[in-house]
Amino acid sequence: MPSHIREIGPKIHRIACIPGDGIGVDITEAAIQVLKALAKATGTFSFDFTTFDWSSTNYLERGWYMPPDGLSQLKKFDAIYFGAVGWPDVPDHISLWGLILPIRKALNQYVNVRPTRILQGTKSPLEGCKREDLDWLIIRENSEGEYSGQGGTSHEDSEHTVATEVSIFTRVAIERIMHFAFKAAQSRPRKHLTMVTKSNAQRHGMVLWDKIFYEIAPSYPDVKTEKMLVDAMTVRMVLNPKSMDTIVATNLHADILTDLAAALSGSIGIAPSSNLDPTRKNPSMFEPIHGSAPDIAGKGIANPVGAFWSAAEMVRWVGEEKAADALMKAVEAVTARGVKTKDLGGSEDTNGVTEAVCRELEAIVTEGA
Ligand SMILES: NC(=O)c1ccc[n+]([C@@H]2O[C@H](COP(=O)([O-])OP(=O)(O)OC[C@H]3O[C@@H](n4cnc5c(N)ncnc54)[C@H](O)[C@@H]3O)[C@@H](O)[C@H]2O)c1
Ligand SMILES: O=C(O)C[C@@H](O)C(=O)O
Ligand SMILES: [K+]
Ligand SMILES: [Mn+2]
Repeated sequence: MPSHIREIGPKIHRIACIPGDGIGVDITEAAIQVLKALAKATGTFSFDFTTFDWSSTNYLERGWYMPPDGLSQLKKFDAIYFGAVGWPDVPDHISLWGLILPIRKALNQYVNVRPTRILQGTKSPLEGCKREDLDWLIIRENSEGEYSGQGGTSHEDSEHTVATEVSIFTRVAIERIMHFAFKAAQSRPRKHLTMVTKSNAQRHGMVLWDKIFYEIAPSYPDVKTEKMLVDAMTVRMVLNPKSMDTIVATNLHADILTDLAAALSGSIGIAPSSNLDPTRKNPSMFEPIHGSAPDIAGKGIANPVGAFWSAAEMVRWVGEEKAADALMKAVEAVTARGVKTKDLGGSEDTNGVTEAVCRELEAIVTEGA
């Protein structure tokens, strides 16, 4: 067959997988297993997975996390699935800046979308908090701010050591994250956007955030807006979760708020994230929000639900909406039956939950066909 003629058949989605470290490896394996089951059950598309062994263990041996052409290798894929990076043998700033942050930055993944809700059959640690009381979409600025990487250390190892960590906020990056957040809020039934900063104490960059938020708001007249200071936001998330819907915050604030949000929805083990390049010029990257969890790594007990939810978001991003819905339906059917890991109060292990989701998928897809 001439090379320019494509074979007719199910659509193939090319996925780069970077399991990384600790439970990143367990949950990526679980996600691949579930994605293969999803493709098999639907029969209308398939995945072509390529796994990259970029990790802290290999960094200690090789002296690099990614090879020099690592980023250009990733650009050839339709999407990237990421586990977690970081291990006690390597300083955390080396691992983060060696792998995950360069990918987010170089592939222009300037939005990090982090939904939170209480899944069926699970509960919030907040007394009296019903499932419908906590349903948030947190939009994290993913390219700059407190994660600009600028700064330095002088007079190291002396009593006069000086270190700077410079936050950078640009109009371009603030405008694009605000437009994304307003559109996200607009797409949800409540159409409510809360913008979080600390513009009382931080009087330049955060003030620019506030200013641009109010400049852009009139373009989305159907979205109700409000502004919160990040310290007060933590109180409101705990005491009045029902009062919020879509939330937009800077890189660091949203990083912290999303761990809190995950805990309030039941466990950090269920929370997904999508690192998006909304222009679609580069592949986007999908990963649970949690890290490598050295305390439970190697035990086979990590909760794979955040990994499955992230995988569902990836499936949606590559255009398979129905399959994404089926995957989430399967995950919630399994949690609803009480098939859960210990962090959610259950007694299953990673493998038990994964197999239950695979079995459920077949039933759901056959039913829906
Ligand atoms: N995007 C990433 O790759 C990413 C994200 C967060 C942390 N990290 C790195 O991971 C390492 C460990 O960080 P940490 O301990 O601060 O955060 P962590 O998210 O790895 O773990 C925090 C706590 O949550 C628990 N936990 C996390 N995921 C779980 C799951 N799926 N199921 C059950 N329990 C789970 C852990 O056991 C631990 O007690 C560090 O090196 C850090 O830099 C990487
Ligand atoms: O700070 C980060 O972005 C790393 C990690 O905590 C995350 O949430 O992905
Ligand atoms: K992760
Ligand atoms: Mn985090």
